[in-house]
Amino acid sequence: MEMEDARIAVPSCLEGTQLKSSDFIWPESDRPYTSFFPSQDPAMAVGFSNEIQQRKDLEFPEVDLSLPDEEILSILRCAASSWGFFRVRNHGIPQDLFESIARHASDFFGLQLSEKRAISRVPPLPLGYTSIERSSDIKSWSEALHLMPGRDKICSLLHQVPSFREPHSFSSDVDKYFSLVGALANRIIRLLFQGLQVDAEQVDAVFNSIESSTLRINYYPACPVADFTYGSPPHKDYGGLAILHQDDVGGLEVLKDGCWVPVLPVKGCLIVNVGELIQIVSNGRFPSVLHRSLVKCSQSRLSFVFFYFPSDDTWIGPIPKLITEDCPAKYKSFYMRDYKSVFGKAQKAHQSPSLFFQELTN
Ligand SMILES: O=C(O)CCC(=O)C(=O)O
Ligand SMILES: [Fe+2]
Repeated sequence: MEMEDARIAVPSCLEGTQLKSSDFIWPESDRPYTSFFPSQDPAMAVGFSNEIQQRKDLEFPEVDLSLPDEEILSILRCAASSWGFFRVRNHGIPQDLFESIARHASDFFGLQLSEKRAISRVPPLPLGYTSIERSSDIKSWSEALHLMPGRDKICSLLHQVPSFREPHSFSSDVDKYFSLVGALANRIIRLLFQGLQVDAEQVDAVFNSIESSTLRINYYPACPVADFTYGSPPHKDYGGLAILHQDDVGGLEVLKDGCWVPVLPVKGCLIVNVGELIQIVSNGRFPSVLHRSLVKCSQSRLSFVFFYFPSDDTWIGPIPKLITEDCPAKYKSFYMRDYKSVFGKAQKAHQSPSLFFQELTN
């Protein structure tokens, strides 16, 4: 009886929308436990079987950032080239800052839908709220709050939500977080390229400011159809580097050698993920890798992701030193603003944006 009630009840996150839980059910062939990848994009699945496999025995790479740089370089290079994902420990960002951001974010997502809608995101600006209704064709069981650097900008956004309690404190936390996580991202990107013997100036020419970067706070409510849907379906991140903080619930998985490997939460650690731009700048040496997040039927989950984006007028392409006879240029060069316009198209076609910039050599 209890079970039936749970199925019939409308989850509170859908109240005020036209949606029912069953709207989130993916076709059988594309569900988390029956598919390799939603079928729209065979190009992304090249080289992998269509059979779902999950392995928990592969050891997810970890980098201790308190080690001397010379030791970090080879661990980082190996993790980024073979996994595209790694965990970092001793990154220097205080635990109470994560906790405070998570507490404010939970307060925000706990508000009525009508209140959160007061700050609905209007693309392309990465600022504001996207509700669980956002995706028209493919449904993801998630809500998000998108934020940009700048305390005042964040604070005036949050002020438009009348019952949100602490806009000032939340915006100063987020502002502080942007500067700490931005400095961390810069350090990791420099180390990654130092491991390929590339000078810092060449890296800084591309990744020199976090002003265009974003923070996306993802909230995944408990889901009555958890095995049939995604919090975030398989995708690659299109920025430079993504740095993710997750709570202790778990759900993130990364594709490694044709297997979905759970990225288990480890308190105090952050997860770093190579985005498509680093794949291009490194001329393919550091690949951007498919990942997805699953949801749970009895627990909600919160994660926040910093996405490093260069400014629109940044010229991007493979670093000349990484173009060799053995490894000719794999991508064309472009301005960041052109990349952004391509990304929208790529996303619609469920393709990898780097595909659009592939060098056609013959
Ligand atoms: O929340 C997660 O586990 C992953 C989120 C993610 O991949 C993204 O926001 O791009
Ligand atoms: Fe992602």
